[in-house]
Amino acid sequence: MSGVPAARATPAGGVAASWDRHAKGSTQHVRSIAGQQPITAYLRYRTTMQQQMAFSSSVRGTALPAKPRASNGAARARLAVRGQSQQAPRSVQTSGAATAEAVTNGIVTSPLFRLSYDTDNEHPDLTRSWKKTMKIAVTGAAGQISNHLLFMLASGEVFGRDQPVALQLLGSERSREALEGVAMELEDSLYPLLREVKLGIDAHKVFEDADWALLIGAKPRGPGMERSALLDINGQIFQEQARALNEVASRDCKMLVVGNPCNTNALIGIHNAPDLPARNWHALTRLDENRAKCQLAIKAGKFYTSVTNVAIWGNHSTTQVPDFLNAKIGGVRVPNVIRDQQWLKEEFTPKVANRGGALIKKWGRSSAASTAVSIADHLRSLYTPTAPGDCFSTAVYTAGNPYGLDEDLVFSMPCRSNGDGNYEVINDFVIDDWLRDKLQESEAELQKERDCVGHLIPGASKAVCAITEDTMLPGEN
Ligand SMILES: NC(=O)c1ccc[n+]([C@@H]2O[C@H](COP(=O)([O-])OP(=O)(O)OC[C@H]3O[C@@H](n4cnc5c(N)ncnc54)[C@H](O)[C@@H]3O)[C@@H](O)[C@H]2O)c1
Repeated sequence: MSGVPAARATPAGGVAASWDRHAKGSTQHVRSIAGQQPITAYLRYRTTMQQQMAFSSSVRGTALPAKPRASNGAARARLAVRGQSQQAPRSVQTSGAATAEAVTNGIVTSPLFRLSYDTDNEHPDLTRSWKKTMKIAVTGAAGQISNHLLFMLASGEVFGRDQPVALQLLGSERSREALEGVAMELEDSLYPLLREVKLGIDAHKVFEDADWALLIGAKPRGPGMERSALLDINGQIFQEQARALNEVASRDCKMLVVGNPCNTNALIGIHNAPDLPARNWHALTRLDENRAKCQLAIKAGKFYTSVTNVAIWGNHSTTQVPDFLNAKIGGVRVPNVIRDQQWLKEEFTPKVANRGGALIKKWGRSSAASTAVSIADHLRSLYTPTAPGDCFSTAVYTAGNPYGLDEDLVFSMPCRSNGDGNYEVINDFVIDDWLRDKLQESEAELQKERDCVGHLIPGASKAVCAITEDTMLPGEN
């Protein structure tokens, strides 16, 4: 008996129930297929749709029927189905629904474990209010940021305690083993809201029907690598992933690009996913917003909760513009609270923009936990009505923007949401001469980045890369 002692998630209106996966003497088996080297692995909480909607506070585990192991020949045959005839895993289950489904999908699946939920003794109270399962694809899932983020997503603290989630994790060839390790940790965390975990290295499989794609995976810049080379290498990753999303994701899939250079990667994504709404693409600048709030709070001697309406404008690079002009502390405009203009212009602004680099110097690696927190903040901001007079920052497509910016960029701007997952750009932020100059600097940088990746944008003219200066990206090492 190793039942889950207490529910991690208590849906609104539900009961704080004790969870037991071992009712009526049946035993929950955790089936671990040791030594396996799957090409694509699925870790799957197997429930019917009905069960998903009515997951019980008294979940019972049922023993899985014994399943014969495949011979290597059979495994190779299935690998051939998906065009990969070599490197068969040493053991793959051959019978039962999962195998049938795997063959149907052309994927070799090798479940690390499966749960069967017996619904006979259900307590519908707990799950009656649960929403339809949200499918969240995450790339770079074995990386530092994901190592924090995935657990926040699974716990319900991001999308709510009534929002079951399926995690569809994309790794790179190199991180395949590590990805399985991540899945094992997710298994061991026993999150009731986590309904399914799917692992793979093929974006076309992993992104299937995704409602959200959190695109974190990217190559870090190696020693001596030019910024333009990074734009090209990572741009190719995002071109490929955008094409895959365009083909297989939900038609209203929303994308958040974290992998750097995130603004231009998102622009590449927009142009390579013509069937998905361009406005659904975001690039993460929420970490920069949080950093700006922190600095303003410290300077004013107030707690950060009194700092509102802080926008980050532009690129997620050192040309970013943390906006102190429109920001407020205790409802009062920052320049009327912090009267030191020199500090605001010459210290605050570069301090925020260089925070990532400063952190790397201290910590020896780039920000991961605070980035994951900011991704969670970003997502929550889209599902919570924005308070009047407040905003959140996200880099979005500039088509039709109210500030006269180049209309084919991904540029961070102040936004608000009514809580339905969408946003609108706030159109009445005050822009003075100083701020206008700064916005233009960041705009010019993004235009140059776009020129560098012309070869990755359908219909664009040939790439001409004129980036000479190095605006180190916060968080980049
Ligand atoms: N926008 C922001 O605010 C912000 C902040 C911090 C970091 N970042 C960026 O986020 C990215 C990830 O950071 P991290 O610290 O998690 O890095 P990491 O190196 O720890 O993890 C990246 C993971 O991505 C994987 N990967 C590489 N190419 C992939 C591909 N094509 N498909 C799927 N996975 C792939 C790698 O194997 C690795 O596991 C970096 O580009 C970093 O610069 C952005």
